[in-house]
Amino acid sequence: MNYIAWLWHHSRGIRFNTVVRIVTGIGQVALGLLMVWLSRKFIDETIRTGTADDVLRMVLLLVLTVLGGVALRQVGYWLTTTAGVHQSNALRLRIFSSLFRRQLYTEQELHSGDVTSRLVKDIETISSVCTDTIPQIAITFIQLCGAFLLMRWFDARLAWALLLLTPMAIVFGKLISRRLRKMTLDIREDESRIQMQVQESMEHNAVLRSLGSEQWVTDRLESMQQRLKGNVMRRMRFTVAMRIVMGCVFGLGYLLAFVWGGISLRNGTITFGVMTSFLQLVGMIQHPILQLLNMVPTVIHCTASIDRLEELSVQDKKEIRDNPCNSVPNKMVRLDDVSFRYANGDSEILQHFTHQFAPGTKTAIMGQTGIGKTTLFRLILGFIQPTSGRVEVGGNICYVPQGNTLMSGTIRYNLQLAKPTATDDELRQVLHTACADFVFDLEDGLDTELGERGCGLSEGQAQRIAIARGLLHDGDILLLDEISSSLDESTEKDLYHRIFTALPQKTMIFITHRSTVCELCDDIVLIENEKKQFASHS
Ligand SMILES: Nc1ncnc2c1ncn2[C@@H]1O[C@H](COP(=O)(O)OP(=O)(O)OP(=O)(O)O)[C@@H](O)[C@H]1O
Repeated sequence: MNYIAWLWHHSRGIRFNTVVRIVTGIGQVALGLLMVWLSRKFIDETIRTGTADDVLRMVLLLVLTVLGGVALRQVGYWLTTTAGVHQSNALRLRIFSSLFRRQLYTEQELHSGDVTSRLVKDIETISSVCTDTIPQIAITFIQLCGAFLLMRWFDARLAWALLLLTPMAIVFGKLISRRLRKMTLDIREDESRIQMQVQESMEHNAVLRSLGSEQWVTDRLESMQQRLKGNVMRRMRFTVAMRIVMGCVFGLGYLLAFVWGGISLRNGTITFGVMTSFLQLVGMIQHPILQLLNMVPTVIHCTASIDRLEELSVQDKKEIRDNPCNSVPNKMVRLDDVSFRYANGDSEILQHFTHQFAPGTKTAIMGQTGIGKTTLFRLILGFIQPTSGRVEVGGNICYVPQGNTLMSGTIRYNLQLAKPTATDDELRQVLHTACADFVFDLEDGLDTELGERGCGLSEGQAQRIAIARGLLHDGDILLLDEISSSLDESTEKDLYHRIFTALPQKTMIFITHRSTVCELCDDIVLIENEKKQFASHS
């Protein structure tokens, strides 16, 4: 993986900002060096031989230099923050939208907790490297060169001696990078696991309580956290050891410069002003080298994060089948000799399945549990591709899955997901068709706020709103998966009667275990057990 090319490609929106940030940083470096030069001049010349006016002018210059440094630092902070939020927003948006295009139900299916962790932690790491570390590396390098040149002007031998620390630091950085990268990947994986555990436990909180497994799950989380702590401590020990080694090298470097300066001062080869500037410059050379070294782990964390984000984007390249297709008449669905096996499955779920769902017809799909009814829907939706055979769909499809699929937000928001421009009248009409008129008896009606998964409603109520949402969609073909499982018999009858009367023109395919809907359908497709073929009864 070419990380530099990746970062270059993904930093389009912040390149100008980065250049300005580097120029600001160079300004800061220039002011720092000016300060060194002015200090020497102040101590060696102005204090000794200058007039009161000269001293005042010099003090003013020093104050302006300090203030200039402060102002440039704030500009740098402003630029970094702006670029940071821009960069993480852009990355998050790209990955988020790619999640809707990725292939579903494959071997590489990721846990939503893991995806969340990548969208938060990894994007944060990458954008901090793009907007802070990279400009900082450029500025630090320039500071190193500037300080070295000025130091050479004072004392060439010492300047070279101090600069020798740079290749040492590079070799050292290279040596540690592989180990550090592995440790970082382990930590990221632990963080993802924790995120998955917390997310899933929150989602199934009631079930876990009813099973009495709160303690067991909490202990499991604790052991995951212990593992994370162990890995963080391991990385910390490694980093501390690395810093101790470098700290000793740099401390000795400083002492060397200090003693060297003292001896030169005693011998009268340098002045007090040169000695002061000298020590400032030693700091200005050592500090950037140390900073560059400290940036090594950050850059390594960033490469690990790029790999993790790329895992999400790889799936992005496999586009799902385009719907609709033109080879069949509008509103028709045709499956021709379709066989399918899941990537991680050992047997074929469907074998040579052939059927034609004629435009405007209503069909019930039946068959024992686990036989492949939902898989058939996934094939029609284009979420999965047949191992052999063809699936052709003439029109837009809307899918109403089984279970509670409402989201947090108002009822209006949940309905408008299917048609953002829907008027209140349209909403009222579909809610009536879906036997969900109860919404208008709620205090806030359509603006009633729902919790996660429609919390605040009964299962049957949530199911009817989900059905209304499906009916609102302007798709020509409706796939409805056990939509009446939570309804009583009379509401169920009423529901199907209203749907069939209100939308006679739509092609509808129902997965069902109940006879109520079968009696109303034009066709029944039975997926049979042994050969996994089908039988059709009109
Ligand atoms: N993502 C998946 N990966 C691998 N196998 C899967 C996957 N989803 C479903 N299966 C398997 O495919 C088979 C058919 O599942 P499917 O959900 O289509 O059955 P179904 O007829 O809709 O069942 P039910 O009536 O219980 O909803 C099952 O044996 C199931 O284990």
